[in-house]
Amino acid sequence: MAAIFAPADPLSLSRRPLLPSRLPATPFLRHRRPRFVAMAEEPGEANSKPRVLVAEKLGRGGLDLLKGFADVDCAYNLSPEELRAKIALCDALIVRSGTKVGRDVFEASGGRLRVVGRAGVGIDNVDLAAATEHGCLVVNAPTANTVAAAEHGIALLTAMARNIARSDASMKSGKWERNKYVGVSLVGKTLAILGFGKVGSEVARRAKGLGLHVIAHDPYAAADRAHAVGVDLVTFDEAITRADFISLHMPLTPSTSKILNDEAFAKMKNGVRIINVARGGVIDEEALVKALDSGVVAQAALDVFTKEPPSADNKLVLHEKVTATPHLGASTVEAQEEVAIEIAEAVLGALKGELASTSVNAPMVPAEVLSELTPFVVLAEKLGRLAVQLVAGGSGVKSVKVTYAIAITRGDLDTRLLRAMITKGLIEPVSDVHVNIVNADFTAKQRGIRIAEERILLDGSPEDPIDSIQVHIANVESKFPTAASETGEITVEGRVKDGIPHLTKVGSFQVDASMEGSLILCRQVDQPGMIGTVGSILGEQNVNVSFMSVGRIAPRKHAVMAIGVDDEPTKEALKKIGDIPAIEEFVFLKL
Ligand SMILES: NC(=O)c1ccc[n+]([C@@H]2O[C@H](COP(=O)([O-])OP(=O)(O)OC[C@H]3O[C@@H](n4cnc5c(N)ncnc54)[C@H](O)[C@@H]3O)[C@@H](O)[C@H]2O)c1
Ligand SMILES: O=C(O)[C@H](O)COP(=O)(O)O
Repeated sequence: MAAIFAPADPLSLSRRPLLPSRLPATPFLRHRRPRFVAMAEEPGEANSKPRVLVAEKLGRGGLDLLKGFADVDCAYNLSPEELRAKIALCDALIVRSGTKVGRDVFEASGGRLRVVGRAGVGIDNVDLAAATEHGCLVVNAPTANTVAAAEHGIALLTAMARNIARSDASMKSGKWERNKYVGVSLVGKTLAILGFGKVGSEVARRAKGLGLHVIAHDPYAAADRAHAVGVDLVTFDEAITRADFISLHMPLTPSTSKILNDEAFAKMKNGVRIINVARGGVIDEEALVKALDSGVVAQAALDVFTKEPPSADNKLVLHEKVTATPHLGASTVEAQEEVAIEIAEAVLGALKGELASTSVNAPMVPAEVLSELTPFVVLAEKLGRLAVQLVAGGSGVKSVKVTYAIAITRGDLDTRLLRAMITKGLIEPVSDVHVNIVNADFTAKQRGIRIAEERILLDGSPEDPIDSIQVHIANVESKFPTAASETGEITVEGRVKDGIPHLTKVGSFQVDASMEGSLILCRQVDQPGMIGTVGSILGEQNVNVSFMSVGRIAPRKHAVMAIGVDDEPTKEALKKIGDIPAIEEFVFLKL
């Protein structure tokens, strides 16, 4: 029979069996946090196997692994109705990007579905919130197709430059058009890589071998990692204005959505060429059509589209200057074999109750533990989110220290959940990785971020287990130098007041700002009228100020003003604030 854990030490997830193999559906209330369910065999059920539905083609090695432990049902091209009908009989589901695993699927599973395996990186086709609400773990295979995607980027680059696809089509229609398909050379040209992560850096290595001069823009990549590959990190504007070729390798997030738009195309060299093997949404497709028509963009090579498959009359697919492939970046025999093995191992591990390092949703902590920690969990994530936004582009975050001031009576407090939330705050604004208590340490390690923790034990027995949390990021430059020490350490500190997270220190300045909405931090000469001047600029723009707080070192010297705003101020409003003579530094931060 099924047993539900209500563990005394609920954060020790690694010791807990996570998932059942063949269990009766566990009652699960929507909006309740999922709980961990242990498999306990009933007499007569000892040999029963979990059932895995493989809904898209998976490499043989992965299938063999699965079959050693589970009943495997390979059923491709299912309609949504067929998928819903089958899912109620399955413990695990494996898909690629072509199957939409929406809330309806989790609801139709009746609680039996325990793991969804995404055989690839992007999980945009899986409803993670619904998965979590239904207690279903989602795992992916984040590294196995990196090289394949990079190779496809290079294939598109070279094929586009030499008109391979169009000249092949022309020959197949019986023509011999040598003058029409004169290409362009690569050697000595500049390639700008936007997004210097796993795929971007592999593209850079290969492009250098082709004689291209490679520059990259990635606000969160470390300059020394780029230098090791012989690549200079530059600003976004420098990258797009200097480039002869631009290759996109960033995740699709709110800040990268349509990052190549009319404004960006207007800054590019006439005749630039674009390659996209990331996600269709990072390009404004209408703007690209216009740029191709006007000749600003000479050619584009696209593997991904905002809507997949694109409609039959998609202007980009039909454009004569576009080389298009149907999302083939990960589609090599080798990559699909490796992806299949990686995902099969992750799914089987989860079915056996092991901890999945590539989990992308959160197996949650029981409510009673969370209720005490919840305000600090929110504070921890916001401090991480705020600290990383203070880092100047190109610095790269490597070394983070977290200091907890804890009541001496709670000296044994388990801070792993808080560390995970700080990691989530540090990483999620700059990535499409979903960080949770299961994958936080793994994700930080994978990105070369070392997170050390220290405790300061305080006398007395206060009501709250934690007095304050400080996040220090070492060896970086800051966009807001006041936040950093002379040795290049950014420090932010927060406390929970009346259940609400507050920012209480930035660098050596004391502030008191509720961490809700967005925040403008200004360092200024401490003089009368500053609050009014900034307030009226924001008021003119109809930006509602939720609070203002000023901390200073001494009267009439320097002060740090924290201004909470409900809406994002326009660029003009921010520029006007920056232009106030007494303002020495300022930064806008989303919390
Ligand atoms: N076409 C395919 O079949 C295929 C295959 C694999 C991956 N992908 C896609 O390629 C992309 C990159 O994958 P990855 O595995 O290299 O991811 P990754 O997380 O290793 O790298 C992404 C990089 O983008 C950077 N970044 C974030 N915001 C940025 C911004 N505003 N400007 C510039 N850089 C920014 C991050 O700092 C990170 O270094 C993802 O969108 C992924 O879904 C597509
Ligand atoms: O996110 C990914 O891993 C790639 O876009 C590949 O998707 P696919 O598995 O559908 O080819």
